[in-house]
Amino acid sequence: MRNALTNCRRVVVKIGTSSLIHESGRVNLQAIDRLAYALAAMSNAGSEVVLVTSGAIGVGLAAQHLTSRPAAIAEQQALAAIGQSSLMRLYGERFTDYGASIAQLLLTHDVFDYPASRRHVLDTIDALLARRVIPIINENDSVATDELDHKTTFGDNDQLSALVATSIEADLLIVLSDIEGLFDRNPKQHPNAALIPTVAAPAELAQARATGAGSRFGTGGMVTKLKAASAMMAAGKQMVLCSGADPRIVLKVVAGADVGTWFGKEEAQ
Ligand SMILES: Nc1ncnc2c1ncn2[C@@H]1O[C@H](COP(=O)(O)OP(=O)(O)O)[C@@H](O)[C@H]1O
Ligand SMILES: N[C@@H](CCC(=O)OP(=O)(O)O)C(=O)O
Repeated sequence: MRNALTNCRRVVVKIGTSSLIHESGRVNLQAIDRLAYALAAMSNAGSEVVLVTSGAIGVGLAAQHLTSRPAAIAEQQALAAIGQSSLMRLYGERFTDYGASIAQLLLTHDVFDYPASRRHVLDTIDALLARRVIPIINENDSVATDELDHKTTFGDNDQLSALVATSIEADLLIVLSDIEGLFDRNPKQHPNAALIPTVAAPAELAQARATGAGSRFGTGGMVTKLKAASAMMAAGKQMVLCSGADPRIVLKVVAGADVGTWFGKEEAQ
């Protein structure tokens, strides 16, 4: 039982592409439905909930019946623009089913570099949360140019989620991935890898031999998730990394259940 997780008031949940898109490339409607249910339930129970979602390019690929990312940046940006609106429509339908209101914010990292734009975004999020609206955030892929020096990926939402979480002083960041948590080695390459249930100090992060992307649609792999964990721990906050196979797991996380990997200063009890 992780008691420190049961008192979290402000929670950011990040879901990766691989949890939202089936291996076949089709949209995982059950995952979107269960995520909407869980976040609406948390909001109703009094938590302030923010969702950082990937999936715009994945949904765009599905909408255009493509099976792999085009190499051209403009093509990827076009797919993100196509997919983002479809993704929000899906979220809109499902969150409405559960009586929750949502809002969209598309951010770039530079928004946080300038005090005025940073303040405006943070004030907007505060105002939304005060209205019990769930902000849904993604990187603004169609205008993000600072991280497009590589050919196949955009900037990663793992670090964006940590930036948002630390900026709004969230108590907890939950990262939903295609893996059960942090292992001592990449389980996709090492079947005997062992799950690390607790990371209580940033120095322990070095134990895990984390590598980059492990799935067809994911981008950042474990490296960016550990950077997010470091940022949360440095801010004195908690992060849980767990499987997004059933996003209702977030309800277990905030109930203090021993699922995934918990990054936090206090010892589990
Ligand atoms: N030490 C490790 N522990 C767990 N997963 C690891 C580790 N090192 C590398 N990985 C890889 O990171 C992947 C998760 O990142 P990613 O594919 O970007 O997922 P997502 O789309 O959920 O963000 C895992 O599927 C796994 O293959
Ligand atoms: N902003 C991009 C996703 C970027 C990203 O970090 O993806 P992932 O590693 O699946 O969380 C999109 O919506 O397609």
